[in-house]
Amino acid sequence: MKPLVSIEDLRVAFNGVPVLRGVDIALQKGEAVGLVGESGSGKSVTWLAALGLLPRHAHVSGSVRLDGRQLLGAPDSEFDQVRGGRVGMIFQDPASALNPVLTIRKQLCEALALHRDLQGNAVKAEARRLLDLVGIPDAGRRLEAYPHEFSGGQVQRIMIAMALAGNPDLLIADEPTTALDATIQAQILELLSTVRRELGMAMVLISHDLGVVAENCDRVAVMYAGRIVEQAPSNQLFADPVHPYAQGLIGALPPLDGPRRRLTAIPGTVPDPAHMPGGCAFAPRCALVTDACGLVAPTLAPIADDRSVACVRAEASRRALLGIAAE
Ligand SMILES: Nc1ncnc2c1ncn2[C@@H]1O[C@H](COP(=O)(O)OP(=O)(O)OP(=O)(O)O)[C@@H](O)[C@H]1O
Repeated sequence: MKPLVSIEDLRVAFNGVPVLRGVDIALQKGEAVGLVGESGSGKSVTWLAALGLLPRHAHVSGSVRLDGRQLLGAPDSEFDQVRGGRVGMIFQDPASALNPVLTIRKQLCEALALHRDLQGNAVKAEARRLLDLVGIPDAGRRLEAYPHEFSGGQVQRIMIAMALAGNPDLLIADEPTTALDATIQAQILELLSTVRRELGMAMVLISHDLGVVAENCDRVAVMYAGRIVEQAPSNQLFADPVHPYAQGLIGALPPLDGPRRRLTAIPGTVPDPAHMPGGCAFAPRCALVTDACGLVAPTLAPIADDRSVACVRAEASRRALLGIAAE
């Protein structure tokens, strides 16, 4: 099946310092993919680069295809159609994404006017339907309110409505619940999952929290120091992670019924992009490091259907999964 989005060998450098070092990731229509990894691993930059949202001084190369069409290097007018249209976006800090001096109706109607062929009363009716869809009570009246008249959770719901205004095929949710407290987080994630299923949208959920991703995504991609190091269906990654970094993240998870923690339990820190070690970037923190790890940086290699790993141990894992004895 042709993927909805296909990113290949995406590289980004700021002032000559590489922060994405060849990212490969693809999404099928309707699929939810989680992108996890420690702060600074390049999760946000991947999608900002894909959508042409990085500052001009960023050096970007590789390939980003939406339905087969190359986006990298496309004119701004094409990105304007894609962003807020075929691709909706939600960010961590929703309050800063809304204009404080405009009513919600005005902002929703602007988004609708840009991306939908609706006229007159149909625009307002659609704005109201969207507010209803995201669970804002008394939507008709609340359309006339300003952002500060809503709670943090409601503002995030409004941001979801804005992201849905263009009838997107893909929703990119970058840490959409980090700024919210735990109960509200759960409600927003549930809302995202419900609308995604109802509308048949694909979703990228960027998160520090593996638990959140496991519950809400079909597939998980684990990022480390500007590369995807393992990607697999969520249940397989959780049951049997192969990359030592993924093993560390999953080992650090609290029990299912315990409180959520952020990912801090792997000793050491993500290397500074300006001083990347030769060979595998995770080697200095890896409990299973071998001499071979310092020689070449492993690339993402398939180990099973829909599973791939960037580690010198990948071939041994592939054989183990296939039940082939080691040579
Ligand atoms: N505009 C920029 N100019 C220079 N460096 C940047 C810029 N934006 C991001 N970076 C750097 O790129 C790297 C990846 O950042 P990115 O925001 O993608 O990480 P992340 O995995 O999303 O982290 P977090 O979970 O903290 O959001 C970091 O080293 C960051 O400092």
